[in-house]
Amino acid sequence: MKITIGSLNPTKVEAVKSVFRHFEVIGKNVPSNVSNQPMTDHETMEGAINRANNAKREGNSEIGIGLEGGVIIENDRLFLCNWGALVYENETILASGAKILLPREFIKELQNGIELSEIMETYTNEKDIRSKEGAVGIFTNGQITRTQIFEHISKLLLGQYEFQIGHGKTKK
Ligand SMILES: O=P(O)(O)OP(=O)(O)OP(=O)(O)OC[C@H]1O[C@@H](n2cnc3c(O)ncnc32)[C@H](O)[C@@H]1O
Ligand SMILES: [Mg+2]
Repeated sequence: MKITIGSLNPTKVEAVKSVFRHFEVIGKNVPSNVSNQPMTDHETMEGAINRANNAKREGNSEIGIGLEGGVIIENDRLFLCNWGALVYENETILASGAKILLPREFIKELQNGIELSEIMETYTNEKDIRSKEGAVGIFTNGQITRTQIFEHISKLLLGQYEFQIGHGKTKK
């Protein structure tokens, strides 16, 4: 069975490939139909759902997966958040990832429209953190990487999918 994951970011593609081992997994850049930098939990979740639907359709596959990163500002606290969506037939499965605090001095820059990926490059003086360990990898001293967050979300999606198929929620 073919799965299209709505991104070419290697952290996302590798995570889905390692969890959905028995599927044919293809990455494809598709629109998230939300801002490039989602600023709420809800917007991040919507981005994941949109990517999953766009990936399923554009990839002409049975299953579409969307993984989306974003931030949440709660008073003067800034959190990193991640969401995943898996769509098949007319069903949508959802899962979110672990959250951590980010430095509160990032809030102003994000509110001025600078993306987290850019902020992280300036902060670390390293290129393309988003495709490597990610902000989570930097701020957890490498204990948890961006790929691992997406693997965890992918397992939550796969497990729910298996549960639904196994319990005959669909005709398969
Ligand atoms: O190619 P796509 O799939 O869009 O991959 P992306 O790295 O841009 O990832 P998202 O669009 O899902 O994330 C939204 C924004 O937040 C940034 N971001 C999210 N998590 C991050 C992380 O762990 N490290 C660095 N940037 C991150 C990301 O680079 C974008 O600017
Ligand atoms: Mg992006």
